[in-house]
Amino acid sequence: MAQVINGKETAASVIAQVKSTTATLEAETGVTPGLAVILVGADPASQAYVGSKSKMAKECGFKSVQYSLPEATSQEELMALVADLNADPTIHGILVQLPLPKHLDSEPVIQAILPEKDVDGLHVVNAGKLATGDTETGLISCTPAGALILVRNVRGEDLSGLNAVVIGRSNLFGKPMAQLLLTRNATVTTAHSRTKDLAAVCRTADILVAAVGRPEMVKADWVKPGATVIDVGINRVAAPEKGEGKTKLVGDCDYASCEPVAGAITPVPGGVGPMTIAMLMANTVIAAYRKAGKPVPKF
Ligand SMILES: Nc1nc(=O)c2c([nH]1)NC[C@@H]1CN(c3ccc(C(=O)N[C@@H](CCC(=O)O)C(=O)O)cc3)C=[N+]21
Repeated sequence: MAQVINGKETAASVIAQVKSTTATLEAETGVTPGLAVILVGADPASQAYVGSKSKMAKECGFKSVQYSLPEATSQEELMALVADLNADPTIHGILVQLPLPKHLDSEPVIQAILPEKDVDGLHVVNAGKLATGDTETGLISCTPAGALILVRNVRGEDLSGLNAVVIGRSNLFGKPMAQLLLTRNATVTTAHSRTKDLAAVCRTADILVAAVGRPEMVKADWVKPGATVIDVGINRVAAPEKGEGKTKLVGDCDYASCEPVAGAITPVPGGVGPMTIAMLMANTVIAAYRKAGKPVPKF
């Protein structure tokens, strides 16, 4: 029986700290953290995520602005909005929801965001700081930052002597996750679709982080007994057992089979997902404190 890692509860405690640090900043400087979230197109899942980000920002006491742009938005229009928000002193964080519609190129848009407002941690300046071991002066991508807090709650601050395997090598998650684990002295392997004998590599992991985007791919025999399993996947799949046409969310790990083998495991939903939103709020507060020249809170 694994310890079930409660991401919802940990996210709630991060949010409580965001609220109190927001109130302190306002009282001391009159500054309210401002978050702008940009959504292009009408993908229902993206609309739901963006809606919950904006709602949480309001709950935290932020100035929260949401731009829902039509599918037909041009690259120039999107770049112009980013430029406006860069210049807006009431906005401390800018998030462009990904993926963008196919006719738009996300890379120039992300790189146009001022690094100090890049609360997604995707700008090369922020990615580069993390890659060179600077976890203090930049902004760290929300999902890996949240996943690391869950790892820390189980394994402590120092991961010396532990093997960590991250499945997935994206700039949004796999790479920054591997780098964060390295800063904590874990021995890190980044595995991916071209890795030979992925199951055997995963079985070496004391900390196994799955971000492959394939529903329930990680099976019990991939898990070292007692391992900490962090499931980053969020896949909506058919759930005929719930009735015709019903769906459910599952992770990249086969939870039912992995749970008895693991020492600790994140559920989906209720694991890494809520931490992602909480760390977006934390990054926005951090950006606002820096802009105000105040020592930043630690999350
Ligand atoms: N620029 C950018 N930054 C992102 O951080 C980003 C993005 N684009 N595009 C899409 C993904 C997805 N994402 C999620 C955030 C929270 C939950 C979350 O809270 N999930 C809940 C349940 C959600 C539900 O019930 O549908 C959970 O896992 O418990 C999920 C997914 C952020 N993303």
